[in-house]
Amino acid sequence: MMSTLGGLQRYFRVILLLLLALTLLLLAGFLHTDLELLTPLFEGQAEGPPVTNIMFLKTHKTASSTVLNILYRFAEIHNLSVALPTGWHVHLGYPWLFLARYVEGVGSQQQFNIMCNHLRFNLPEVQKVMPNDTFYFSILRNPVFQLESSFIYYKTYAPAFRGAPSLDAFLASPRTFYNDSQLLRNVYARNNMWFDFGFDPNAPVEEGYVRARIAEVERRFQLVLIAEHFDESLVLLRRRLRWALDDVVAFRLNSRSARSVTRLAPETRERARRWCALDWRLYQHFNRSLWGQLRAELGPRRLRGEVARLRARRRELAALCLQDAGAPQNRTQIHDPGLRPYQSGAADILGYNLRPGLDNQTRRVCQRMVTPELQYMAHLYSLQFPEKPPKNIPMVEGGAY
Ligand SMILES: Nc1ncnc2c1ncn2[C@@H]1O[C@H](COP(=O)(O)OS(=O)(=O)O)[C@@H](OP(=O)(O)O)[C@H]1O
Repeated sequence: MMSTLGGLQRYFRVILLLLLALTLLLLAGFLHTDLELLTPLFEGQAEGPPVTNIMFLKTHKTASSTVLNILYRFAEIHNLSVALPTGWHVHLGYPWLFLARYVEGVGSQQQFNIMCNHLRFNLPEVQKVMPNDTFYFSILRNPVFQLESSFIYYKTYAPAFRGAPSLDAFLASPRTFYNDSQLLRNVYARNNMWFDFGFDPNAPVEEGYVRARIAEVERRFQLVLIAEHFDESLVLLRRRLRWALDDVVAFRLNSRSARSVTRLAPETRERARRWCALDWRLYQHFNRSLWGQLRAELGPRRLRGEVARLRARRRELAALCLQDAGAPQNRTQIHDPGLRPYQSGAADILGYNLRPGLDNQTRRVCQRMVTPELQYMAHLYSLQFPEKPPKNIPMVEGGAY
């Protein structure tokens, strides 16, 4: 009798479990839940400790400050050394080709974990500062939008832009405004990303030359992110670096107000692609290559799931950290001077207000995510070189810390 009862109980338990599983499956279907989200993230990802030796080639007007924020945060939290510019400098010698002596402390501390400030790439000198097992990566943006952003940002700095009433006018007749002999100030006006990789922005677009330079980039850089597919890029970056999700969640930094963005006519876009033909080739190549890697390593369903997770976490952190419903604000609307980003040219560069009343630990997490590049650099500099005078950056007010 007892054994029959026990058997019946086991039978009902199995039925109950089956029913539960079936209900969950039906619910997932009903709520359109992507089951990818329920599978462990990065299943099958290469095992190993997180990558901590990293060189990021910070190109201009390509979402690179958002990437830099990710790297600065990681460096600070894990107590890693950053190859920072010496003294009062804010760049690693840009627009000159990079030299190891542009890095603070390079004599006493031979090598660094992370290098990510603006520089013009020069491999032999970078190798003097970075360890052999360094992970190299960079970011590119569609040159049409990169140039449009650059035009506003460097409007008063680059002679080629200063004389042009608009980007339409500049691109209708670039040679009227652009002079090779003023290259060091005009690097922002033509093939700026090509220049940042260490190449000649005025070189003729010959097939053999272009292919050889792209192959060079491919040999050295394990990954090239694409600003237009920023979240997909971050998913791949996180996978390669074996980092936690929160390490790569970031808010959009250094963006312009709608007032400072110009919509370009189709013929202007086409002219921009021709004027920056070397950047256009670079961008097209690495855009294709990013999608090839995403397809090969993740596939569309898993990629969707991982992008969804990243975005959900970003929304969560925005709700926790940011005032004004997470919307970026004009400089004059930012209460804490340490959170006001550097302004340049004819652009309003936006930043964020933190929600008041955050506890100390949360505030620290949030503050790291919205601290503009220059203030964060000054903070890391003081942490790394407490014996040196603090980095005094006159173009920004106050310090966030
Ligand atoms: N997450 C994300 N996705 C896409 N685009 C983004 C992102 N973060 C920043 N941005 C845009 O990048 C532009 C700023 O680029 P940088 O930070 O590289 O500028 S800088 O060279 O360091 O001054 C700037 O572009 P514009 O607004 O067109 O000027 C930012 O809006």
